[in-house]
Amino acid sequence: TRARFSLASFEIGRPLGKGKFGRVYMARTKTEPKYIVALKCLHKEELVKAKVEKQLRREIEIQSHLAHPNILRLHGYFHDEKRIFLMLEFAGKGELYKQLHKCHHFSEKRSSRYIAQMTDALAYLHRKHVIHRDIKPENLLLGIDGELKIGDFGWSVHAPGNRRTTLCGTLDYLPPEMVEGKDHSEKVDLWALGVLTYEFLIGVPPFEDLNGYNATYKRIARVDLKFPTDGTAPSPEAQDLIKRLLRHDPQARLPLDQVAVHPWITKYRKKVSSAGSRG
Ligand SMILES: CC[C@@H](NC(=O)c1cc2[nH]nc(NC(=O)c3ccc(N4CCN(C)CC4)cc3)c2s1)c1ccccc1
Repeated sequence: TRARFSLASFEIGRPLGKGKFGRVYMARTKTEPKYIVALKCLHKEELVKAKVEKQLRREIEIQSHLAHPNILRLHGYFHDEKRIFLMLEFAGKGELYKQLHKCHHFSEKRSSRYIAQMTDALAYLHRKHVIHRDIKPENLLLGIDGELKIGDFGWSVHAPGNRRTTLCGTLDYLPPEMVEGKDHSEKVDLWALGVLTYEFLIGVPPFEDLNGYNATYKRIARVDLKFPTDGTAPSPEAQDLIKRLLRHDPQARLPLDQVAVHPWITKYRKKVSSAGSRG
């Protein structure tokens, strides 16, 4: 029997952040056991106006059935006449993109460990034939131990997908097959993993073009990938992994099980102390 929650079940804490259609607050259940959650409050009126209620229903359906350390848990949801409330896992170190902007780019070690966690999470999603389709720093959170958590499944679908809703926001993370409106598969997340690796290491996405949407579109379609030549280029191993993911042909992109054993990933994987292996 599923526990029934309502707004009255919670003490609402400080606002944590905001996104499209609403805000997210820290919240705690009033009765034992006192759960801390991130309560995301979305306004029904805005969802209907933007015609995204079906997308939200899909987000809830998909995310509530996922359980992985690098994927933000959706514990459940409830609604009143004006709002829908999602009871999300609280990620104690906040939004990853704010840290990326603060330190401009991440070190090779920090980037490699985040990409290893992303690879584990994506392998879990793809085993369930779920494509995320919106992997970007703005949708990533950090748990209390600094572990990466994929949030915001607003664009996820069961494979194969063919987008009907008009794309809005940045093209930067979209692969050629999506900007060209073609059918797409889980391989779109491999492309996004390559874009994410590049942005972690360099601080900007690879095909960003300040001349705007069409210029970015062209650079994606041509896979116009360039690394800095001012001495800030990533290591050869990092460049190798990025080049193996940013392939125009979705079938040519490095599969996740090979990303997991790529030298740039294994080089920085957390060492388990010898005691650990005996313990
Ligand atoms: C990414 C936007 C999206 N957000 C979520 O879904 C979100 C879900 C979710 N779970 N936990 C969160 N944690 C935080 O937002 C957070 C922020 C700052 C924190 N710190 C500040 C610095 N300090 C030094 C340490 C603690 C800690 C936690 C968020 S955000 C969204 C989308 C639509 C509507 C609202 C929110």
